[in-house]
Amino acid sequence: MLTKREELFGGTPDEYLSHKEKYENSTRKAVILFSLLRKIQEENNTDLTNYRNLLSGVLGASISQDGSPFGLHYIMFMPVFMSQADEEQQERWLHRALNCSIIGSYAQTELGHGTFIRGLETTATYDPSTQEFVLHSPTLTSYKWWPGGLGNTANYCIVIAQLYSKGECHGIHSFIVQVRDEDTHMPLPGIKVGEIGVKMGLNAVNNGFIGFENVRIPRTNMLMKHAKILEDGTYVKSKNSKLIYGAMVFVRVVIVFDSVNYLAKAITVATRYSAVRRQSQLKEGEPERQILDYVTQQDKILTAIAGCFAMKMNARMLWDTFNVINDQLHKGNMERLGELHALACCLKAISTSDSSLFTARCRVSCGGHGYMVSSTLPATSALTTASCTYEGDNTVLLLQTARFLLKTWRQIDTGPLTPTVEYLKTVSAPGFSYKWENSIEGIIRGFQIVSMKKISSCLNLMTAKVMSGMSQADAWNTISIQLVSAGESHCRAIVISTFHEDMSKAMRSMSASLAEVMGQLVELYAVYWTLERLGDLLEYTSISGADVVKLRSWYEELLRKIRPNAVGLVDAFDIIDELLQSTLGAYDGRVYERLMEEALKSPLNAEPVNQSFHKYLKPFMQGKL
Ligand SMILES: CCCCC/C=C\C/C=C\C/C=C\C/C=C\C/C=C/C(=O)SCCNC(=O)CCNC(=O)[C@H](O)C(C)(C)COP(=O)(O)OP(=O)(O)OC[C@H]1O[C@@H](n2cnc3c(N)ncnc32)[C@H](O)[C@@H]1OP(=O)(O)O
Ligand SMILES: Cc1cc2nc3c(=O)[nH]c(=O)nc-3n(C[C@H](O)[C@H](O)[C@H](O)COP(=O)(O)OP(=O)(O)OC[C@H]3O[C@@H](n4cnc5c(N)ncnc54)[C@H](O)[C@@H]3O)c2cc1C
Repeated sequence: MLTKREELFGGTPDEYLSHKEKYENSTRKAVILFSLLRKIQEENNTDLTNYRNLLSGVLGASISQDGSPFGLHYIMFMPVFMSQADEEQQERWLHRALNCSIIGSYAQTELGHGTFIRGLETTATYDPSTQEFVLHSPTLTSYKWWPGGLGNTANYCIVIAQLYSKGECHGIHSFIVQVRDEDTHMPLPGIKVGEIGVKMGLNAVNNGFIGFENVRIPRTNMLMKHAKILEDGTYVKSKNSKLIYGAMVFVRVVIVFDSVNYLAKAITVATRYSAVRRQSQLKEGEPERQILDYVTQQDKILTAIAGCFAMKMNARMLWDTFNVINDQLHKGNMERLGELHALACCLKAISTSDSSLFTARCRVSCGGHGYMVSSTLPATSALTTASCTYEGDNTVLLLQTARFLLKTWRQIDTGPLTPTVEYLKTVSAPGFSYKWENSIEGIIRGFQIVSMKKISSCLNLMTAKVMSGMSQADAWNTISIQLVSAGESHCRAIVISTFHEDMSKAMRSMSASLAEVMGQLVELYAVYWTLERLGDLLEYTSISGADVVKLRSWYEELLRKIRPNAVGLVDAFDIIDELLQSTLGAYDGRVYERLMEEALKSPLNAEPVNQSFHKYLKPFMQGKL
């Protein structure tokens, strides 16, 4: 009788399973895990008030690097339902979703549209004679494409469609649609549903496609917390059209936490391996050195550790900001919605692009063994690059942040600014003077000034182009590279200042030795990004060549100081071997034994001579083919 642990982590490694077997195996594991999660929910009477703990349980439970076929059910189906369904609808469906007696997905993206959601083609046309919506996919490009779990797992999904009533289009709205029979799991009439095929990663998420051929759903399947359709087809608009976007903000907040988790895995593997791996002699005749002793290796890995801690603190800040503003939204106060959207956009973009960048560096820092699937680094790299796209392409999201920043800059003199942008007022105030200094505070100020000057420059450029006769849209597109850069600079200024401020607070309750190490991480993060963004700082601040020479020395000194604590820092993530799933990063450091153990699991090692020798090689080598 296998133990739960053996059931979950034993058997043929996923990499040797077919696409179909991988899905079936991940469903088997998901059922075991989510049954345990459901039991914990019931024992702790978990309800939706602490949804984040439930969600972190799900994310933690998605043991496979390839995700989980239930992921979307928790990450999007339920949050969207909670934010957009009215009380009656929540009463009807939410409990069933919470105890997984129905499994849902989230179908927004279509073959032809992902970013431009106002261009989605799926239609939901209201028929007052039957009080139903007719859901239809008018073209191939209108087929929903990507929804996680939709291929073979979900029996319900939230569909985003253009709402038509009385001949008028009211834009995109959300509908809950049953896609498969709850007993037979057969697709319901008029529904064409399937799986989209092998992807670069996340191949256990079971991403699917779905098309509707005049599928009828009751009027009450339109999620009506905000906008409504009355029985006679009258459309009652939402207090704020942007509230339909709310769930995407929530998921972007989740993704920032998630990017930290992915990066923590990658740096745990790379750091532990770099402590085990000995290669080359630093001095003739000496024993080969741990590769972590090479400063170039420290440059790759220690900056990733600092980045992980920095983003963790910013994820917490974003979550707290989200909850404060979400409470205000529930009370009808929309004042800070734009700020929250802009913050979620830029932090999602920067956290995922940093995580992708540093994970790729961790992969190459482990040499050939880092290219083995058994190291888990290739899968983690595939995961982090996906997060730069899903829940909003990073470029597009940074442009959203830039849109908010330009709007804020236009109104800079009309009154107080909201917390995440009030620095713009400080560094642009008359009489504000600043001279570059090589300190954390000096660096933060420098990044704030860069951000402010880029925003100001973008607005001046836009104005000049429009004055010269160019349309707003063309002017926007022409300077969009600079707009993205302004969004990134704004975010980097926030990340460094939040890391410094929140870590300084946390350090007050730490031992002196721990506080010293944490302080070194903050400095390393700030100095690293200063050296990475020297062009901006030279353009917009008084930083000098002499300052740069001193910064480089400061950087190298920090790497030297942090090196002895590198393994301890990643051990602090406390990622158990079963979740790390890495031959290079296992806690016992038996790298070579594990690499060989995993290799021997390859089906190609089951027999000494593979059948292809007799079928192909031998006749070929004997000139008979
Ligand atoms: C995969 C799970 C496996 C299980 C576990 C294993 C591992 C993974 C674990 C966790 C992973 C976590 C998450 C993964 C989750 C799911 C997978 C992916 C799901 C999806 O991708 S769902 C689809 C997401 N799609 C998008 O995000 C589309 C992006 N596009 C847009 O948001 C919009 O089109 C746009 C780019 C913002 C433009 O919209 P548009 O209306 O045209 O806007 P504008 O004209 O630019 O501005 C209008 C106005 O509206 C404001 N606005 C826009 N968006 C928002 C918003 N979201 N909130 C608030 N306000 C918004 C904008 O600011 C403008 O306001 P103004 O005042 O300036 O007018
Ligand atoms: C692993 C994974 C899981 C997913 N899961 C889901 C899911 O469960 N449900 C769901 O609905 N969707 C899901 N998606 C789809 C995802 O939301 C879209 O891929 C994403 O929104 C990007 O849209 P797109 O793919 O159409 O790319 P496009 O929008 O076509 O982008 C392609 C390029 O065009 C550029 N571009 C587009 N618009 C602009 C613009 N206005 N200005 C400047 N540049 C622009 C982009 O920057 C990008 O470089 C998933 C995607 C992935 C990869």
